[in-house]
Amino acid sequence: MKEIIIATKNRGKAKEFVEMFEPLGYAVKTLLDYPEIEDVEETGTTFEENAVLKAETVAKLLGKVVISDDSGLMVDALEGRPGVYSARYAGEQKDDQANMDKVLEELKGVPVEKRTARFCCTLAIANPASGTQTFTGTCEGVILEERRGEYGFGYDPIFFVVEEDKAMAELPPEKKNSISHRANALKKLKEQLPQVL
Ligand SMILES: O=c1nc[nH]c2c1ncn2[C@H]1C[C@H](O)[C@@H](COP(=O)(O)OP(=O)(O)OP(=O)(O)O)O1
Ligand SMILES: [Mg+2]
Repeated sequence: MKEIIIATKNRGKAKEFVEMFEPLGYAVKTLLDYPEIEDVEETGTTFEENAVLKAETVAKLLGKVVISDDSGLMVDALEGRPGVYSARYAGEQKDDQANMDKVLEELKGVPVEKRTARFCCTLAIANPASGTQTFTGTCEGVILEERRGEYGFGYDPIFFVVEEDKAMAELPPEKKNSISHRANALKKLKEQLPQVL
Protein backbone atom coordinates (compact mmCIF):
# COMPACT_ATOMS: atom_id res chain seq x y z
CA MET A 1 0.00 0.00 0.00
CA LYS A 2 1.15 3.55 -0.72
CA GLU A 3 2.04 5.52 2.38
CA ILE A 4 1.42 9.17 3.21
CA ILE A 5 2.95 11.03 6.15
CA ILE A 6 0.92 13.74 7.88
CA ALA A 7 2.94 16.03 10.17
CA THR A 8 0.43 16.29 13.01
CA LYS A 9 0.26 15.22 16.63
CA ASN A 10 -3.45 16.09 16.90
CA ARG A 11 -5.48 12.87 17.33
CA GLY A 12 -8.67 14.44 15.96
CA LYS A 13 -6.94 15.50 12.75
CA ALA A 14 -5.07 12.19 12.48
CA LYS A 15 -8.37 10.27 12.61
CA GLU A 16 -9.86 12.43 9.85
CA PHE A 17 -6.82 12.01 7.60
CA VAL A 18 -7.07 8.22 8.02
CA GLU A 19 -10.78 8.41 7.10
CA MET A 20 -10.08 10.58 4.05
CA PHE A 21 -6.94 8.81 2.72
CA GLU A 22 -7.70 5.13 3.34
CA PRO A 23 -10.49 5.01 0.70
CA LEU A 24 -7.87 6.35 -1.77
CA GLY A 25 -5.61 3.40 -1.01
CA TYR A 26 -3.14 5.15 1.29
CA ALA A 27 -1.81 3.98 4.62
CA VAL A 28 -1.57 7.11 6.82
CA LYS A 29 1.31 7.75 9.20
CA THR A 30 1.33 10.74 11.56
CA LEU A 31 3.79 12.12 14.09
CA LEU A 32 2.03 9.92 16.65
CA ASP A 33 3.98 7.12 14.87
CA TYR A 34 7.24 9.09 15.22
CA PRO A 35 7.41 9.99 18.94
CA GLU A 36 11.08 10.96 18.53
CA ILE A 37 10.11 13.96 16.35
CA GLU A 38 9.47 16.98 18.56
CA ASP A 39 6.61 19.45 18.16
CA VAL A 40 7.51 22.06 15.53
CA GLU A 41 7.24 25.53 17.03
CA GLU A 42 4.44 27.44 15.28
CA THR A 43 6.05 30.85 15.00
CA GLY A 44 4.12 32.06 11.95
CA THR A 45 1.28 34.56 11.95
CA THR A 46 -0.77 32.85 9.22
CA PHE A 47 -2.08 29.30 8.71
CA GLU A 48 0.04 29.13 5.57
CA GLU A 49 3.30 30.07 7.32
CA ASN A 50 2.73 27.52 10.07
CA ALA A 51 1.68 24.77 7.65
CA VAL A 52 4.86 25.34 5.58
CA LEU A 53 7.02 25.33 8.74
CA LYS A 54 5.57 22.02 9.95
CA ALA A 55 5.71 20.25 6.57
CA GLU A 56 9.22 21.40 5.62
CA THR A 57 10.72 20.64 9.04
CA VAL A 58 9.40 17.07 9.05
CA ALA A 59 10.11 16.46 5.33
CA LYS A 60 13.73 17.47 5.93
CA LEU A 61 14.03 15.22 9.00
CA LEU A 62 12.57 12.16 7.24
CA GLY A 63 13.79 12.85 3.69
CA LYS A 64 10.27 12.09 2.43
CA VAL A 65 7.21 13.87 1.06
CA VAL A 66 5.17 15.17 4.01
CA ILE A 67 1.77 16.87 4.31
CA SER A 68 0.96 19.18 7.24
CA ASP A 69 -2.28 20.84 8.37
CA ASP A 70 -2.55 24.18 10.11
CA SER A 71 -6.11 25.05 10.94
CA GLY A 72 -8.36 27.01 13.25
CA LEU A 73 -11.54 28.92 13.89
CA MET A 74 -12.06 32.56 12.82
CA VAL A 75 -14.95 34.39 14.49
CA ASP A 76 -16.09 37.63 12.82
CA ALA A 77 -17.28 39.32 16.03
CA LEU A 78 -13.81 38.63 17.52
CA GLU A 79 -11.97 40.14 14.54
CA GLY A 80 -10.88 36.71 13.35
CA ARG A 81 -9.75 35.31 16.70
CA PRO A 82 -8.83 32.68 17.82
CA GLY A 83 -7.36 32.25 14.29
CA VAL A 84 -3.83 30.86 14.17
CA TYR A 85 -3.86 30.76 17.97
CA SER A 86 -6.89 28.42 18.09
CA ALA A 87 -5.08 25.46 19.71
CA ARG A 88 -3.71 27.55 22.59
CA TYR A 89 -6.51 30.12 22.89
CA ALA A 90 -7.10 29.42 26.60
CA GLY A 91 -3.46 28.58 27.39
CA GLU A 92 -0.48 26.37 26.60
CA GLN A 93 -2.23 23.15 27.67
CA LYS A 94 -4.23 23.07 24.37
CA ASP A 95 -7.53 22.24 26.12
CA ASP A 96 -10.49 22.02 23.70
CA GLN A 97 -13.06 22.48 26.50
CA ALA A 98 -11.31 25.57 27.92
CA ASN A 99 -10.90 26.99 24.39
CA MET A 100 -14.64 26.61 23.68
CA ASP A 101 -15.53 28.15 27.07
CA LYS A 102 -13.38 31.17 26.25
CA VAL A 103 -15.06 31.73 22.86
CA LEU A 104 -18.56 31.29 24.36
CA GLU A 105 -17.72 33.74 27.14
CA GLU A 106 -16.39 36.35 24.69
CA LEU A 107 -19.56 36.02 22.59
CA LYS A 108 -21.98 36.32 25.54
CA GLY A 109 -24.85 38.62 24.53
CA VAL A 110 -23.80 38.73 20.86
CA PRO A 111 -26.94 38.05 18.75
CA VAL A 112 -27.07 35.11 16.33
CA GLU A 113 -26.72 37.24 13.18
CA LYS A 114 -23.37 38.54 14.48
CA ARG A 115 -22.02 35.10 15.48
CA THR A 116 -20.77 34.15 12.00
CA ALA A 117 -17.47 32.26 11.79
CA ARG A 118 -15.44 29.92 9.63
CA PHE A 119 -13.05 27.07 10.02
CA CYS A 120 -9.88 27.45 7.93
CA CYS A 121 -7.37 24.77 6.96
CA THR A 122 -4.13 25.16 5.05
CA LEU A 123 -2.43 21.97 3.91
CA ALA A 124 1.23 22.19 2.94
CA ILE A 125 2.87 19.42 0.94
CA ALA A 126 6.65 19.50 1.18
CA ASN A 127 8.82 17.46 -1.15
CA PRO A 128 12.50 17.57 -0.09
CA ALA A 129 13.46 17.30 -3.80
CA SER A 130 11.07 19.77 -5.42
CA GLY A 131 9.70 22.24 -2.85
CA THR A 132 6.44 23.07 -1.10
CA GLN A 133 2.90 23.92 -2.19
CA THR A 134 -0.10 24.99 -0.08
CA PHE A 135 -3.87 24.56 -0.45
CA THR A 136 -6.51 26.30 1.67
CA GLY A 137 -10.11 25.32 2.40
CA THR A 138 -12.80 26.95 4.54
CA CYS A 139 -16.16 26.00 6.01
CA GLU A 140 -18.74 28.64 7.02
CA GLY A 141 -20.81 28.50 10.19
CA VAL A 142 -22.31 30.25 13.20
CA ILE A 143 -21.15 29.98 16.82
CA LEU A 144 -23.80 28.37 19.04
CA GLU A 145 -24.56 29.48 22.62
CA GLU A 146 -23.88 26.01 24.01
CA ARG A 147 -22.27 22.73 22.97
CA ARG A 148 -24.10 20.23 20.77
CA GLY A 149 -23.03 16.74 19.64
CA GLU A 150 -20.31 14.22 20.40
CA TYR A 151 -18.49 13.69 17.10
CA GLY A 152 -15.34 15.41 15.90
CA PHE A 153 -12.85 17.38 18.00
CA GLY A 154 -11.75 20.91 18.86
CA TYR A 155 -14.42 23.56 18.39
CA ASP A 156 -16.89 21.23 16.57
CA PRO A 157 -19.56 21.23 19.37
CA ILE A 158 -20.05 25.02 19.20
CA PHE A 159 -19.88 25.38 15.38
CA PHE A 160 -23.28 25.31 13.63
CA VAL A 161 -23.34 24.37 9.94
CA VAL A 162 -26.36 26.14 8.44
CA GLU A 163 -26.71 23.91 5.32
CA GLU A 164 -26.84 20.78 7.48
CA ASP A 165 -28.96 22.40 10.25
CA LYS A 166 -26.63 20.72 12.74
CA ALA A 167 -23.58 21.42 14.84
CA MET A 168 -20.36 20.07 13.29
CA ALA A 169 -20.13 17.68 16.26
CA GLU A 170 -23.56 16.27 15.36
CA LEU A 171 -22.38 15.25 11.87
CA PRO A 172 -21.04 11.70 11.46
CA PRO A 173 -17.46 11.47 10.15
CA GLU A 174 -18.47 10.70 6.53
CA LYS A 175 -20.53 13.91 6.45
CA LYS A 176 -17.94 16.13 8.15
CA ASN A 177 -15.25 14.74 5.85
CA SER A 178 -17.25 15.80 2.77
CA ILE A 179 -17.94 19.42 3.82
CA SER A 180 -15.17 20.46 6.21
CA HIS A 181 -12.41 23.03 5.69
CA ARG A 182 -9.96 20.10 5.75
CA ALA A 183 -11.95 18.20 3.10
CA ASN A 184 -12.12 21.35 0.93
CA ALA A 185 -8.36 21.92 1.16
CA LEU A 186 -7.70 18.26 0.33
CA LYS A 187 -10.00 18.47 -2.72
CA LYS A 188 -7.86 21.32 -4.08
CA LEU A 189 -4.64 19.43 -3.39
CA LYS A 190 -5.98 16.36 -5.24
CA GLU A 191 -7.15 18.46 -8.20
CA GLN A 192 -3.82 20.21 -8.61
CA LEU A 193 -1.49 17.34 -7.78
CA PRO A 194 -3.18 14.25 -9.23
CA GLN A 195 0.26 12.75 -9.85
CA VAL A 196 1.11 12.93 -6.14
CA LEU A 197 -2.14 11.46 -4.86
O1 LIG B 1 -12.07 20.29 12.11
C1 LIG B 1 -11.96 20.95 13.16
N1 LIG B 1 -12.94 20.96 14.09
C2 LIG B 1 -12.84 21.61 15.23
N2 LIG B 1 -11.75 22.33 15.59
C3 LIG B 1 -10.74 22.34 14.70
C4 LIG B 1 -10.80 21.68 13.47
N3 LIG B 1 -9.65 21.89 12.80
C5 LIG B 1 -8.91 22.65 13.57
N4 LIG B 1 -9.55 22.91 14.74
C6 LIG B 1 -9.02 23.66 15.89
C7 LIG B 1 -8.43 22.67 16.88
C8 LIG B 1 -7.23 23.39 17.39
O2 LIG B 1 -7.65 24.25 18.45
C9 LIG B 1 -6.79 24.25 16.22
C10 LIG B 1 -5.74 23.58 15.35
O3 LIG B 1 -4.46 24.02 15.72
P1 LIG B 1 -3.15 23.47 14.93
O4 LIG B 1 -1.96 24.14 15.39
O5 LIG B 1 -3.46 23.47 13.47
O6 LIG B 1 -3.11 21.93 15.37
P2 LIG B 1 -2.56 21.23 16.67
O7 LIG B 1 -1.56 22.10 17.37
O8 LIG B 1 -3.69 20.74 17.48
O9 LIG B 1 -1.82 19.95 16.06
P3 LIG B 1 -0.59 19.92 14.99
O10 LIG B 1 -0.01 21.32 14.91
O11 LIG B 1 0.37 18.92 15.52
O12 LIG B 1 -1.20 19.49 13.69
O13 LIG B 1 -7.97 24.48 15.46
MG1 LIG C 1 -0.19 23.08 16.32
